[in-house]
Amino acid sequence: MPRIVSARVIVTSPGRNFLTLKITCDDGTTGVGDATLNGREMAVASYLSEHVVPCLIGRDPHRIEDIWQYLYKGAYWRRGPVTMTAIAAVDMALWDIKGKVAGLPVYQLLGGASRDGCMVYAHANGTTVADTIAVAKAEIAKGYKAVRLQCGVPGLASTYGVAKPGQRYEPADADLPAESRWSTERYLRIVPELFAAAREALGWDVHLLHDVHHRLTPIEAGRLGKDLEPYRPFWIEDPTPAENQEAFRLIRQHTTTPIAVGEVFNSIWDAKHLIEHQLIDYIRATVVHAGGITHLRRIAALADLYQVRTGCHGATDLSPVAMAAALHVGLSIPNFGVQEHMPHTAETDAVFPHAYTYTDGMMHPGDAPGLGVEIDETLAADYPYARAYLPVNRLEDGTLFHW
Ligand SMILES: O=C(O)C(=O)C[C@H](O)[C@H](O)CO
Ligand SMILES: [Mg+2]
Repeated sequence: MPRIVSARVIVTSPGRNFLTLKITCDDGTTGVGDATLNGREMAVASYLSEHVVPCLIGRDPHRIEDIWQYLYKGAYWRRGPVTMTAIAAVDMALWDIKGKVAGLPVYQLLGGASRDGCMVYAHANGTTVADTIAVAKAEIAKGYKAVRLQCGVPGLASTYGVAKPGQRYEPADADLPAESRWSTERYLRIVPELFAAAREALGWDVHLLHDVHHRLTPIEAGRLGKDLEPYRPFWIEDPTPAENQEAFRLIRQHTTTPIAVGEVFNSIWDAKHLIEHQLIDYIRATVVHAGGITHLRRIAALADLYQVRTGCHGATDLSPVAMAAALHVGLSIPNFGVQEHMPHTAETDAVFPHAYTYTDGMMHPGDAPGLGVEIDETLAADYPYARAYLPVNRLEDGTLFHW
């Protein structure tokens, strides 16, 4: 029986911070798991190093479910983003090991491919409606069949999802949290304009998505959904904060625009009510923040009973390890919907050589045994950790608001 002999946390910052857990077995087999929790990375590093790693040494890496239950139930303190990200990292690494030992890509262990590839959505953002549409055209020219549109809100100095001119979009950009300002009224005026112009310019053969980023009340979200209905968005994401899940019933009463929720969820319990009451259409819980492959599959299986499909989070703060794991899950489950895709920088891709590929709007995890991603530790060491926070958001009168 193989044994785990070491587990190490590797922090690297090739343009942004990533945390990776690397598990090694006594026969030399290794597995990697993403443990990145944007803006709170070192809390997970400490949770893993101080509290999880000592419990892994000597265990049989093939007992993935048992180790998952051990870390979840055994901690007594359940759930929460730090705990569930740490468990996710272990879980991904163990699936990686199992695949390498079997000589099979992880998706084969999960039941095999249910489709040819995973449809992914690109990001198009710009300061103005015209700039955003120009970027969307360029993404469609690369083959993307689905594009998320975010544009600057006139009158606001910066807007969620919109890059500073000439830069890539990367929200965790400051040693202490930057502060932005928000106006719901201004926002609700521009988004329908953006979608009207986008349909006019881009036509109807592309899926258009939008992220509200938790900023509306339920009735405001109902209004946005209704205003966007003529343009048939694929979804509006996180229309309102999801702590009070009954709020989504109010949105549903007012609009048939599909709703996607869950990138901040970390367990099936966060999603259960929304799914069982069919208050959402897409669940965005992600492999790295929601307990790994083992737990994401459980969430997807529950969602499948209610015709809710997956639309997993995939921003750049999810490392290539998480991206690979998401694609293995996405390829295998019956109720895959779409996968977010924000390509990483060349520096990040070099630190994490991977087997997954993009062709014509679809991604495939590749057929390398395991997850098909490694970490180049020598290169990783060239990029030391640099503290970086997500911004905070205030209303125009200074009231602290949702970011
Ligand atoms: O990609 C998205 O939909 C996001 O909302 C991105 C998040 O703001 C980001 O991952 C926070 O770390
Ligand atoms: Mg989002």
